[in-house]
Amino acid sequence: MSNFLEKLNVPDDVRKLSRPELEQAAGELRSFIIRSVSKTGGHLSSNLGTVELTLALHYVFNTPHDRIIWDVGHQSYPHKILTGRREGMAHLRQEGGISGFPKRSESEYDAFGTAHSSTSISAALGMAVASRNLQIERQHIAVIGDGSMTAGMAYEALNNAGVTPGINLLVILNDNDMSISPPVGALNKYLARLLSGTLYQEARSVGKAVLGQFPAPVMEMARKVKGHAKGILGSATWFEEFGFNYVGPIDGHDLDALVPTLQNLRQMGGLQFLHVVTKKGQGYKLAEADPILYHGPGKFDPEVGIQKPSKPGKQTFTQVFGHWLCDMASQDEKLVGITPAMREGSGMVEFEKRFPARYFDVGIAEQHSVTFAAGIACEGLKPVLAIYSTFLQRGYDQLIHDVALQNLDVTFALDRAGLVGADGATHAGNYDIAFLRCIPNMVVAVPSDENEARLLLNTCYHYKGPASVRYPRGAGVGASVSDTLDPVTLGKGLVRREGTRLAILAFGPLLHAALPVAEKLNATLVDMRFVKPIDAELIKQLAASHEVFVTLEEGSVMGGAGSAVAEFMSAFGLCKPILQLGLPDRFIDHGDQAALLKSVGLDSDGIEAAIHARFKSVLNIT
Ligand SMILES: Cc1ncc(C[n+]2csc(CCOP(=O)(O)OP(=O)(O)O)c2C)c(N)n1
Ligand SMILES: CC(=O)[C@@H](O)[C@H](O)COP(=O)(O)O
Ligand SMILES: [Mg+2]
Repeated sequence: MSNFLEKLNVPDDVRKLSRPELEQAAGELRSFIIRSVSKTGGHLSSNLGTVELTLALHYVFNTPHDRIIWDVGHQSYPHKILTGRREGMAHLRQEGGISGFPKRSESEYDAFGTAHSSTSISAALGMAVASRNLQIERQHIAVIGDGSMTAGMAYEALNNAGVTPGINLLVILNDNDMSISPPVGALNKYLARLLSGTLYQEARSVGKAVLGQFPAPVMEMARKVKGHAKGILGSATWFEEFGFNYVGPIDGHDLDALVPTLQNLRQMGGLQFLHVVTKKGQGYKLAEADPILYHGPGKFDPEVGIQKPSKPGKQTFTQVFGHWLCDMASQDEKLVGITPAMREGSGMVEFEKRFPARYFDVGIAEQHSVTFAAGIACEGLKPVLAIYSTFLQRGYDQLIHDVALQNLDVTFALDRAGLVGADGATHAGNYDIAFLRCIPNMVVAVPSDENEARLLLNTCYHYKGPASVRYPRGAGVGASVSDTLDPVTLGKGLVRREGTRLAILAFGPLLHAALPVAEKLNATLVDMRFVKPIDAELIKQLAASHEVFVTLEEGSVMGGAGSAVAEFMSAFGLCKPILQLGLPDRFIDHGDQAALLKSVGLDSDGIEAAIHARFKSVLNIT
């Protein structure tokens, strides 16, 4: 790293830079990010796109007094580096290291914790209202991407803001014409029209002339000239109809456009909407050429870029799902596949290629995706909604009210169930068992390996009603996957090992961590396969022949699968001691997936230790 970037430890240092130095800082910041992310892994393309914008924001605004909220926050690395965390980047997303997202507990410059998209305008509006009521003079800035702008929540916030008097709220739309995948929807077409051809050129030059040359006090005049520009451009933009003053589009990599524009917007205050155009991956040719590949890479050599592994690794659960989806779609033409903006992450690239008319990327719109699936199911097609466990949280009411209450035939493929590792607490899928199993009509299936995932997908797909299959990020034990499309018996578990006295009921892949423990303790080990319907007969039989029970799941203990077993036993008067093992009642930060599981006692040693601690005297084990 050059000495220059080392001098920029806090935004006050940035504010002292001359304009040429600001340019130099941008170059060095970008190189630093490429080198740093190549060593740790993390989000790359989006961060390369926000280098100049971040510098300009900290240069113009008085942070941390003024509030900047980074929507999603996967583009906040330049902000982290300029706010005292340059060295922390060496341990980005690692246990004990800094988070990959803004976090209030990490820095006073992180005004709001983000990671799930499209919250920034609501949060900034809330802060702006608080500042107004507390009579604090402050600026509130929401930086939101074009992908994140596809979520309903962003419009709920604009709608509210548009009639909120006396506040300073600047919304910056960072338009790079990309989500993780190519952007979708009518909004994208609208933004493309705003930017197209002469329209963009005219707007840029008029914007620059107006906003760059006039001193702040002449802003009223600027508004008039801009009004004239609107006349040239045709009708007012959509954002103006919401009550915002729309400025732009401007080039988000041009500090000469950004700095004066932001300075003027700061002077003007009120409801401002700035449209900046950036390039995802800017300044790193490989990422510019393939921003999807470089959206969230692991470690790589920046000189050669991401390389395909020389030999294929184990198949991930996501890949198992992707193959299953194509196979089932070939057999059943009623199948349609839906993703809320996670085509790559959910393993649907091949499905889109082969079945384009049956593939729906609805944008970052989880709530809509659930009700959209409900509507499709009403008409007799068979929707499969592939969604990360953590993002289904957004669609909970839709799941209850629109799908389950009407007992509609929707299959939910829940990826990233359990701890996800580097993304941390915001993305962990720890709650789905608890929040799904309490919904009437719902099936909750928990495959223990890759082949089980296929079998349970078959089963849930054939079930006439709402059904979910949850599987974790990454690979399982490497079980070979059959090509069957046949279901297994709903609500029936599999006894994997017969033992005595102690019965271990495993819900999901932790079954494999329990195997050596069961061997050692001569315990019965069951792959329960389903949390709901639970295998009542099997539990009754085991209760008759065993003294104590252990339940095991990679989900919150509170309300989880173990609770389902305890409730069942209680309802049937089966009084057996139960040790419920799962995720504790606290948020678990980022780190290595396996290490995190170990840290909460969900590896073989931890499971054995917990059994000893609880049942040593009962079982007389040493
Ligand atoms: C509620 C929610 N759904 C999905 C995601 C996954 N996700 C993270 S970034 C992203 C794309 C965001 O696009 P945009 O806001 O344009 O930012 P860019 O990646 O282009 O910088 C998606 C879908 C998320 N973080 N939150
Ligand atoms: C920021 C965000 O929400 C996504 O980019 C997410 O980090 C992807 O996670 P996976 O790597 O598990 O697909
Ligand atoms: Mg984008």
